Amino acid sequence: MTNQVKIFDTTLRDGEQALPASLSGKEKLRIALALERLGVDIIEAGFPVSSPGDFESVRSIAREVKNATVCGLARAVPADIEACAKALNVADHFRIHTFIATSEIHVGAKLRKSQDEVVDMAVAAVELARNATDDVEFSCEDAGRTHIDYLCRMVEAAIDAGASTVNIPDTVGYTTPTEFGGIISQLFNRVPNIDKAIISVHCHNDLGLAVANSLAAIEAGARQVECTVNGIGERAGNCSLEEIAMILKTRQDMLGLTTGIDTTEISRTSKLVSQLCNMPVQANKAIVGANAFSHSSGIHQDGVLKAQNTYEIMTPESVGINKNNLNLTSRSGRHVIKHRLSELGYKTSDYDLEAVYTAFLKLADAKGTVYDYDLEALLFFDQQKHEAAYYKLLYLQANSGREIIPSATVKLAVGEQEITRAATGNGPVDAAYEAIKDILGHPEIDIVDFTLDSKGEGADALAQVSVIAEYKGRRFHGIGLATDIVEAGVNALIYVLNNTHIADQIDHHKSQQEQVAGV
Ligand SMILES: CC(=O)SCCNC(=O)CCNC(=O)[C@H](O)C(C)(C)COP(=O)(O)OP(=O)(O)OC[C@H]1O[C@@H](n2cnc3c(N)ncnc32)[C@H](O)[C@@H]1OP(=O)(O)O
Ligand SMILES: CC(C)C(=O)C(=O)O
Repeated sequence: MTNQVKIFDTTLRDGEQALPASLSGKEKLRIALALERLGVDIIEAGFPVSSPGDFESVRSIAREVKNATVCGLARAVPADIEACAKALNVADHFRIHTFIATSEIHVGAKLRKSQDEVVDMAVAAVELARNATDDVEFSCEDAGRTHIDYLCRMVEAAIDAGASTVNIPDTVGYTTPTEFGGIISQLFNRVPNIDKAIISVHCHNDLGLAVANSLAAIEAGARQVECTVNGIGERAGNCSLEEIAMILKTRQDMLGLTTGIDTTEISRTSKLVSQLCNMPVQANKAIVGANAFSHSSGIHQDGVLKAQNTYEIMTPESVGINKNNLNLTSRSGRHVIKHRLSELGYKTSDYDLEAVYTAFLKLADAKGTVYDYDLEALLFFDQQKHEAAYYKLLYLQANSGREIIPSATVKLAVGEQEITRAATGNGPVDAAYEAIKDILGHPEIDIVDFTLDSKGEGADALAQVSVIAEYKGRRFHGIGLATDIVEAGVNALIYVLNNTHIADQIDHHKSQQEQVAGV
């Protein structure tokens, strides 16, 4: 038996069935070309009989893709198979994939046929498809819930009729890995002509077992796996391509199997599919989630800094990500702070690690993730022993209501000065921001995001405002907490202003040092 597992991608067929809006022909072609670059063996491009649009996109993919076999899906009826052949015959090499359900519930309730009639339909469909191509795949839909005797009979008949690939789908994601692996083993033991076809699997994720079931089937002898990028597909989705490909690569030591996938293409293909399909990838998704190569706790970060494989079983580069991500949070330790500061160009002699770490923990507890800029600001405070904020709120009065124009009066300490201004706005926060902009006299701060949240429960909850502002081409984040929403908003803006002030001082300090160094 070969040790090469064929990757059959059905992102454009089963994946597309689950999308909130269908993909255009151009978008499908872009994805098909990305799949070809990724190195998949077979691209299931669509279901040609289902609509003129799908027919055309299968045809254009068949025309453009050269290094993968292009495939179309067809029910076990002549019209579907003929449409498939017509859409695909522009390709150098194409596959017709025909299917019919075999489980008792599908045969009886859905198809309303006898088991014998369904075998006859399958055989006729495979034979008709063989008139158009040698490469015919047959699927026993809902094989996972099909009686094993009938499944063996159907597989044998399909191979005899000329199917070169027989696919065993767990259509509703019902089986468990031991059970599904057992079904594949039984087919190998009981179907006499089984070695004349490649056994394929197509697992759905209703119980979160699509990848585990596919792996169990591969271990039992299946040599084609049907999967989709990011695991998208009907209901809870399909076996995820990136997961099964990385399992086979990462555990080649144990499994001894290979695929044709260029795994360094995984990340960008995943992003393309997510973006075009408007299907965001959850952060903790294996391989392609935003957190898949992020380390957030001190013990892990220290380990990874000492030897990356302490907590990484594959490298980010192997899936096309530049580098891992070490998030600075209140769970981080001193090693990662030292490391990040050294990446930012600071020597250990530039700062007092204990003082910076204490201030870091306080900030991380208050705001969650600490970004590079926050860290530099902490360092600057440490270097300068700079206690007092440059901007301070001294007085705030805001008026708003149903029949009045919202207005606010703000008094700020700006360094040594105290300045008061009043303004109107769309609401009381906007009025207070206008008054502050007037005090500053530099309207180059742009608020790009303003988020209001509540901290605590019920009427005692504190308002927390988070503001992102753009200043001199950089983004600054500020948070403000108060019992009053307007005051929380003003505090968040003042937080940003103090950071921009520190940034100006850091820039000034750096340029002075460069002048001294003669750069
Ligand atoms: C498990 C899977 O993911 S299978 C793929 C699912 N994908 C899709 O269904 C998307 C594409 N489908 C379509 O565009 C449409 O459903 C079409 C064009 C295929 C058929 O549309 P319609 O003719 O209007 O039929 P409709 O979809 O309502 O019902 C399906 C019919 O096909 C029959 N059928 C279902 N599967 C098969 C099969 N594999 N072989 C033969 N007949 C089948 C059903 O019994 C039903 O027949 P009936 O009309 O005699 O009761
Ligand atoms: C057509 C078959 C392969 C299918 O999509 C399924 O059974 O889920």
